[in-house]
Amino acid sequence: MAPPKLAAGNWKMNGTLQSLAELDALPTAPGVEVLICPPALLVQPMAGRAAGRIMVGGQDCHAAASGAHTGDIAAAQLKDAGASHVIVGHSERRSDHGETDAAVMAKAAAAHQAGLVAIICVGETEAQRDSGETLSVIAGQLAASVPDCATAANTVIAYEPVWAIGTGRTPSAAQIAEVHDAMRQALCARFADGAEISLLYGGSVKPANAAEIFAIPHVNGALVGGASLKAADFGPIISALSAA
Ligand SMILES: O=C[C@H](O)COP(=O)(O)O
Repeated sequence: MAPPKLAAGNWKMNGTLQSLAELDALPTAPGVEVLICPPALLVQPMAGRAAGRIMVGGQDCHAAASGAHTGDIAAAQLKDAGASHVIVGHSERRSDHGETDAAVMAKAAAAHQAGLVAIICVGETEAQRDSGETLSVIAGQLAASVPDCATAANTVIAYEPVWAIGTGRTPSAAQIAEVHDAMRQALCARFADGAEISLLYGGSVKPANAAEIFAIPHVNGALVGGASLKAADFGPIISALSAA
């Protein structure tokens, strides 16, 4: 079975209750799962408003099921609020909060335990790309961030080059293809259903470049930041994925 096509929006620390109006204007398209990961406070109202048309996810979860972790959110609480997915290991979490591969793996396992799909993010810095380390960095992050309990049903991998996030710069199609091909090979070598795990590209995906990116082998969708905030931008990206 081919991996599902997923158009995932990450609102990051943007949006208020008023922003939920964007959902009403957001089209869906045949063969594409649409997911938005808003700030945690908006998960429950968004899930109510999306009414099953659009899936809703968290942007992070704690590795523990519950307990004394002030300010954190458990995967089961996201699930309780109506989330189906949670992003873990986004580069902004890794850099802003010092999250290690081991921490990301524990969070992904917690997400699975709670019945959420974990979107596990990997990606090289510009310095790592410039020094030719991209493939080894990605291989290392996959090995150390993806738990053994991962399956195609509970895991999505997002390749997000750190230098492409929010910069308007994207890797060439050949560079994206090289990484996605390597990720697919690594997942197939480790997991029985590795060929069916959705692989997303993220980093400055826009309506103007979406079709080219979705034509790349083993790109099964996108994790979209800035362009997911407005239906006028995210809608054409969803359509491009449907047409790919
Ligand atoms: O999670 C989304 C990514 O960090 C991409 O963000 P961006 O589309 O604003 O570059």
